[in-house]
Amino acid sequence: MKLDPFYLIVDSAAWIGRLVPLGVKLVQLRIKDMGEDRLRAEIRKAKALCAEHQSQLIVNDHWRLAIEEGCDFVHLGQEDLQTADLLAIRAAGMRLGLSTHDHAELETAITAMPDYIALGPIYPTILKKMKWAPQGLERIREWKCRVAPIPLVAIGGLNPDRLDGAFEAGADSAAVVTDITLNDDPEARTREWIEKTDRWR
Ligand SMILES: Cc1ncc(COP(=O)(O)OP(=O)(O)O)c(N)n1
Ligand SMILES: Cc1ncsc1CCOP(=O)(O)O
Ligand SMILES: [Mg+2]
Repeated sequence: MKLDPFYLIVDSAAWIGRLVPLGVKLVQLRIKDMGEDRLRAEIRKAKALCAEHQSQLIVNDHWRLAIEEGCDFVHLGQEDLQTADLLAIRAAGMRLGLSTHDHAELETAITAMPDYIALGPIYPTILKKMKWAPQGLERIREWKCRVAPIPLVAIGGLNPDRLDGAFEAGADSAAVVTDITLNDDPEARTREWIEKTDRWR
C-alpha cells in the first residue's frame, strides 16, 4: 500500500473542511475528550468531506465508532491496542496504522501486521507530553530496515525544513499537527507541505 507523503492530523471536522480542499490526500481525525454523540457527528462530517475531496480519512483511537460509521482506516497506539478488538477491525475490512516509540513496541506492532507503522517523536513535540526522547533520523533508518515493506510514518516536531531528512532516512510519509494548526497561516503552510512533499509523492 502506498501512503501519501503528507499526513495531516487535526482535531475537528472543521479543520478538515478548511484544509483538505487544498489538496490534502491523507488526514487523521484525532479527537480527545468528547462525548460519543458529538464524536460520531465529527466522524460523519469528516468522512463526507474526505469522500468529496478524494482524501483518505484515518480515525484515531475510536475504532468502534469508525466501524459503525463505515470508515475504512483507523490509527491505534499501543495502549489503545490493549483494549481494541483487532479481529473486529479486520472483519470490518478496515486498515490499521500503529504507533511505535521503542523496540518492544515495534515487535508488538510487526506481529499485528498493520498497514503502516508510525515512529515518533522524531523531533521534540509540543503537542503532548511524551515519555520518549526524540528518536532522530538514525532511528528512522533502523525502523525502515525492520518494517519494510510495511510503510513507515515519521511523526513529531516535523516542519517543511525537516522533511527531506525524514524521507531520505526512509520515511514513506510525514505526519504533522502543530506546524500547521498553530501556524499563523495554516492554509499557506498546508500548501507549503504539499509542495515540499511533491518530490516524494
Ligand atoms: C500517525 C500517528 N502516529 C502516532 C500517533 C500517536 O498515537 P497514540 O500513541 O495512540 O497517541 P494519541 O495520538 O492517541 O494521543 C498518531 N495519533 N498518529
Ligand atoms: C501524537 C504524536 N505521537 C508521536 S509525536 C506526536 C505529536 C505530533 O505532533 P506535532 O507534529 O505537533 O509535533
Ligand atoms: Mg491513541
